[in-house]
Amino acid sequence: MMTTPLGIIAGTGFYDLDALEDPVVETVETAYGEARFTRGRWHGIPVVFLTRHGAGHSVPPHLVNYRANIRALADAGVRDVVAVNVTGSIDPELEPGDLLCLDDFLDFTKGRVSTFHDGSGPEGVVHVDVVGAYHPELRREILDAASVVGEAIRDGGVYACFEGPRFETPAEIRLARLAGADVAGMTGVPEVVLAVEAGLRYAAISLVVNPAAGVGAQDPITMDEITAVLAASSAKVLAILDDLVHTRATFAS
Ligand SMILES: CSC[C@H]1O[C@H](OP(=O)(O)O)[C@H](O)[C@@H]1O
Ligand code: HPA
Repeated sequence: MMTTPLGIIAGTGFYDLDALEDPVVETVETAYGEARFTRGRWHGIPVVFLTRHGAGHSVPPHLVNYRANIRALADAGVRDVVAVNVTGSIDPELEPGDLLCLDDFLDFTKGRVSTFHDGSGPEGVVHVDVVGAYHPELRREILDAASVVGEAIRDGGVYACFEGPRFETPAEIRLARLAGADVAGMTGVPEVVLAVEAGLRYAAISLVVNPAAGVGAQDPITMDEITAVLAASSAKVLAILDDLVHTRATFAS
């Protein structure tokens, strides 16, 4: 049985997938520029793993070539993408280490190229519907996998994407909260939008690594704090991915 590779996009704190068997790094040229990913097998099924900030986390969130990354995955035969985004919590009920399976987003970015559709293609002007951009069936797979491995994950969450690379002001976070955001990040958009435009099924796990600006204690957000939460909690995300892939492998065989 032919299985299309599962795409995994991860960012801060997730630079290697040790579980990948026979990993091969590929640098590919797309119509939008270069992208780099690692092909391998996980539980026997093909996986394409892409670190969105590039080798050694060298690309800041506002300069990630989101179009090249998504185009490269689509060109590599990927049809389903599970993304990981680390975030600051806006909902005061959330704590560092908490997980959410996102179901909507707010776009506070500026200055990013956010679409493949510039009107020059044969389809002319295109307006893509992004209701359900986080694919319901793929979300279900994440939630089921979390349940199997016993990791708590909130079913749903609104991701507010800011331009970065600076963290937000407390006022920006209050605005996002008023608009219904649960978590803040810098990379989820336009990644999810481009995935939809490219016809990919996309879902995202958000790992909270700090309270967003002005939420809770007024301490500055530090990389030390974020690194400590990642060290304590990234295994939860990997366990969910492992079960999701294992379940797919079981059904593929
Ligand atoms: C290290 S804090 C800011 C950084 O972390 C998030 O990364 P990612 O979305 O790639 O998981 C955030 O968006 C920023 O890029
Ligand atoms: O507080 C934050 N804001 C935006 N992006 C983030 N990524 C991790 N924490 C944060």
